[in-house]
Amino acid sequence: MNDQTATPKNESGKAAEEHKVSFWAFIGQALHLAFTYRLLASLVALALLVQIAFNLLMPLSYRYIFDNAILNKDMGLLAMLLGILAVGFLLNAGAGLMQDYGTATIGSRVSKSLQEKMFSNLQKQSTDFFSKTPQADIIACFGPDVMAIETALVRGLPSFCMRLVTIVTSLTLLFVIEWRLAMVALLLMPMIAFAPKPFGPRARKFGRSRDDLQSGNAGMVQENLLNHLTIRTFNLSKYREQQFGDRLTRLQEDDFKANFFTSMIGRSTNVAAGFLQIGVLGVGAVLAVMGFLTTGLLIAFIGLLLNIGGATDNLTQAIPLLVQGMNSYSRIQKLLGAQAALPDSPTAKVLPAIQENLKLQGVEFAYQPDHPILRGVDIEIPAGKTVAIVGGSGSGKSTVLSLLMRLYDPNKGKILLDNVDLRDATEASLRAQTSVVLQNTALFDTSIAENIRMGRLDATDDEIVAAAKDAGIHDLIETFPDGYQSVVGSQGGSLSGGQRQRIAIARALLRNPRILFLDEATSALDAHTEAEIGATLDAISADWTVVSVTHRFTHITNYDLIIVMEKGLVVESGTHEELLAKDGRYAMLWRKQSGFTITDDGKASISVERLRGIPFLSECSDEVLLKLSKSLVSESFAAGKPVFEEGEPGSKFYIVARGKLENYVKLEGDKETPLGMLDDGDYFGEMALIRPVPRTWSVRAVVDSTCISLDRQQFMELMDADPKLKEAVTSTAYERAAEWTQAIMEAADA
Ligand SMILES: Nc1ncnc2c1ncn2[C@@H]1O[C@H](COP(=O)(O)OP(=O)(O)OP(=O)(O)O)[C@@H](O)[C@H]1O
Repeated sequence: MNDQTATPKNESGKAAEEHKVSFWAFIGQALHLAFTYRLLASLVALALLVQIAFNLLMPLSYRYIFDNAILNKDMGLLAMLLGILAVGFLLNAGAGLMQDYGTATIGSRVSKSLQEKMFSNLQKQSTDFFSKTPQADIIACFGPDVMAIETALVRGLPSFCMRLVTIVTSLTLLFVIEWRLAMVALLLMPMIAFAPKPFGPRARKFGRSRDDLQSGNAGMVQENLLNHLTIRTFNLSKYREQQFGDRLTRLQEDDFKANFFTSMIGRSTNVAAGFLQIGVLGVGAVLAVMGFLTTGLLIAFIGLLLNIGGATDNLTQAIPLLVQGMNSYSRIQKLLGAQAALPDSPTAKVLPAIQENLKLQGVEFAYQPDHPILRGVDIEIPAGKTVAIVGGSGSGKSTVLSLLMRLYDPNKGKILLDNVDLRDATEASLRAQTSVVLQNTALFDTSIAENIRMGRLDATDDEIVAAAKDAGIHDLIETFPDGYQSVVGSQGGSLSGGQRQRIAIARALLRNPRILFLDEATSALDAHTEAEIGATLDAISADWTVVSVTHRFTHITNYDLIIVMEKGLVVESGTHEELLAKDGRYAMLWRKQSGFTITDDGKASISVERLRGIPFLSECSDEVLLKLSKSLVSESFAAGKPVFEEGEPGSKFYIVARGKLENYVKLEGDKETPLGMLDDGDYFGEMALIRPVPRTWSVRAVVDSTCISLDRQQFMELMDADPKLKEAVTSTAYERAAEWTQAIMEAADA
């Protein structure tokens, strides 16, 4: 099971929904966030009021300074007015300090609280959420988005509120001191409101698109880091650079437009404010000349008007910060609004430790409507027994395991632990008695000791060492310079696959689970390591209930029960011997996997008897098959490496000795369309044995794989020795070519 890809179809992990927030709704939300810290927010509000009052006091004082103090040469009045201004100034400075302190504290607290909430909600999400939400988007929420909201709260919101109130109060005062001039100002005022109108929506549109592109680019960088080996070995550097370059070009365009239109909001408002001031000044000067206004009144009026101009200017600087905060808030809300996967029901009870069994009862399940995956499955896993689930690729084995681990709930039927429906149990009580080892375990970028401790957080150092010993990794850890404190690197990259898997097993063991789930836990490892780890698991899990999903049968021959699945149904079950005796699907798969030998250095060979199991070789004499087996060559393919690619001239036939490979074709340009999986015992490419036609599909290793190959040249010689062989291989090759063509056509239709 790949824990990145599962997608629940039921209530678990509803995909996060887009939360679009309008500008004014965001202002409301931002005020709400700020007033979570009531005292601090009230202090900031008070500080803003003091500053607004001072800003009004200044221009109003001009009237009295000019008309009363200066014109009447009244030094006493002048001193008093200047004194009041000085006190006001000090209060204003103190209020500014208080505002800075308050907003900085609120900003940092809101940022911390948002990150805590997002992180906590992330822990509850389903695999569906993680497979559908780009990682870079999630990471951006914790970085630039939180920063943008903090900036909006610390700088944008206070400035916006203060300037807005300043504009309204200044306007009111304009009416009080000279209504005729105020009417002129009011008539011109709509210009300020309408001037930025054409630019706002565009600034938002391109801003959002720029942010999306930016987080997409971050995702691509992240992907490059993870896949740097594939990029280098496949010589994809130029291709990736070009892809990134294209994205940057789009980003550059949208970035330019976002910045330009955002600036235009401010610029157009300023230009309109300038017109307003010139208009009012002109009319005011005429009124003053005509004797309708005193000079002091006109100066006070212009002071207030400049106040409005300055406030408008500041407002236009605050708006982009708020717009940015608003976009970020939408993304953060999307993350916060994502529904937790399968929350405990209010009546959920604590599961006691398993005594009897774990059961699937009439289980039906689909990831997507109309695509049933499990179609009525009944399985009983007795407590303390070892149970393997096997079957063809895509038969639903990992899905069964996911349901047993309650990563999803069934659409129909029940999963019961000692007859308690998992839906009626608390998640914690299920997790407490289960442990899991997956095919590719990602480790945390911390010490080996901490990685093992994740199995049980209160484990002592001695218990960690004991678990490592049981997992057969202790001696190796001791050879590292920092021993258990050695840091494993991102995703455990400084360790081999086998070492990582052993650490994952130590982690699982530390939990001392009653139930151990294994999902292809060892199949990505080389044969030698797989055998060793398999033996370790057998030895240590004797008292546990073990459920192992595997496609390799050699390690499950001693299991208490083997369940065989096909197309979402259980088709057979029993012990290894019982199933072989039945000579059904299991026996067929067993024969397919048998007859291969893999040496410690990874070289594969195949027995003559096994070669005879390949239909077109079934009629060959022992002598021909012996010759054939000697002509075969062992070839290894690292995970991700191609065996051959569509269009290449075919020259070899392959038998998979060990591993997993995928077939695909490229349809509609470069889009890869999967055709199927190949694993131990499967064979492919027989057309290449009879003629050098180009390959019609590609094959690539999914995990490190070993194949046995046969070259056409050598096969020709054998065919000369046995004419029946040529006939058999030709008819098989054409039959299978027809099957593949059909598969490709179906894939194209799909
Ligand atoms: N998250 C998902 N969303 C949609 N379909 C899925 C998802 N996970 C698995 N499937 C589909 O469900 C089917 C069963 O998958 P599952 O992984 O259970 O099979 P499997 O028997 O374990 O196969 P394999 O041996 O290849 O791992 C497959 O067709 C697969 O494509």
